[in-house]
Amino acid sequence: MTVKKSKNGGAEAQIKKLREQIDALDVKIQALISERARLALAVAETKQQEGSNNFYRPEREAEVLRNVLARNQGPLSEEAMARLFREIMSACLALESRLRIAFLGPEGTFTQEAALKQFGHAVETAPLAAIDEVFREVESGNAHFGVVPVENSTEGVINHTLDMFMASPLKICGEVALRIHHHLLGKGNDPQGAHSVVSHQQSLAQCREWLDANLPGVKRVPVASNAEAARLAAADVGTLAIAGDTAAQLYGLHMFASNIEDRPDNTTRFLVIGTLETVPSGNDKTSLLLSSRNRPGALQRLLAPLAKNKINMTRIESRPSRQSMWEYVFFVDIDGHMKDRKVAKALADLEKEAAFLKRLGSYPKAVL
Ligand SMILES: C=C(O[C@@H]1C=C(C(=O)O)C=C[C@H]1O)C(=O)O
Repeated sequence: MTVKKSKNGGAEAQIKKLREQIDALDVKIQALISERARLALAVAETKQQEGSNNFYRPEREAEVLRNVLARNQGPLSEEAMARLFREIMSACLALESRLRIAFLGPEGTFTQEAALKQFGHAVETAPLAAIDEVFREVESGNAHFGVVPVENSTEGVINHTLDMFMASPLKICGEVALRIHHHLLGKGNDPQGAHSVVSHQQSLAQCREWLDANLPGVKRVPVASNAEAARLAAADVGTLAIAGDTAAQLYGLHMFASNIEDRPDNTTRFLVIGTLETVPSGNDKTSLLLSSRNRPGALQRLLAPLAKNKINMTRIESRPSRQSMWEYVFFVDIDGHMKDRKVAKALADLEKEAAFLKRLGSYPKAVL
């Protein structure tokens, strides 16, 4: 008894000592964060004196995060460390100017998660019901930036987002990559007793094999979003939803099975849209919208300037132009920033070959 007591006393004393060290560090960390915030305010003043009201600088934020990751020695993970610095920057930026970010809602969607991953929590978020509404909100100046999904590693492109760029004057200012985990959610006790499983059609497709194996008799019903699916499941015990953590928490649903996506590396790419022309960060990509003249070998000729200037093309998608029946436009992503000499030269050459070339934006590659 005496031994145990002294042992406990020893552990408690040890914890007390460690906590004193933590308290002392917190004092220093807090003072340093305040000092950092004062410097950010000084940067804001200089920006204002220059006549600029672009307080948000995605290329600088990407640089800060890359430095954080390069320095990280553990024990915190890269994600955890980046998240902490993301929130510090978010709070510093909010001192300069509080951003309003429109995103494809409702609350609880992966797009909201992507918006918060990019901007942190010190922003005002505006959930909108459709991708074109997000574009309009930013075009009208009601929101500083918008976040929309563009590509999923399992199911491919989100065509609606690409099509919006044909007519919109907005630029791509950044990209966000988000690992997507889907869960089977509901209010009841037994998922086998459910009559239907609802989710966004992309999510149903991403969990097809799991559903075939585990819920073969349950009807699959596509709905507008995963968050909408969660809302429906919260209202009816016979309805199951496939959605992510945020939606599960928001609607207080029971998790019957977690990470049911067929591919463990399931990632969705989101774009940050706005009026800002992002300057080079040192590790950028450029998105283009191109259309070819309608003649044999047109695509090959169209892309030749990229090869000639040794530009790496990372993606190409074709979409009907909607202007004439058999004409196509191409969405092309290349490595580099349009201000880089090599890229600028390739774009000048491309301009001569293409019937139409629109520079959708150069922006930092997703950091994490
Ligand atoms: C402080 C600045 O303004 C903002 C805040 C940043 C930060 O807290 O590090 C970085 C970029 C900007 O979005 C800056 O431009 O350096």
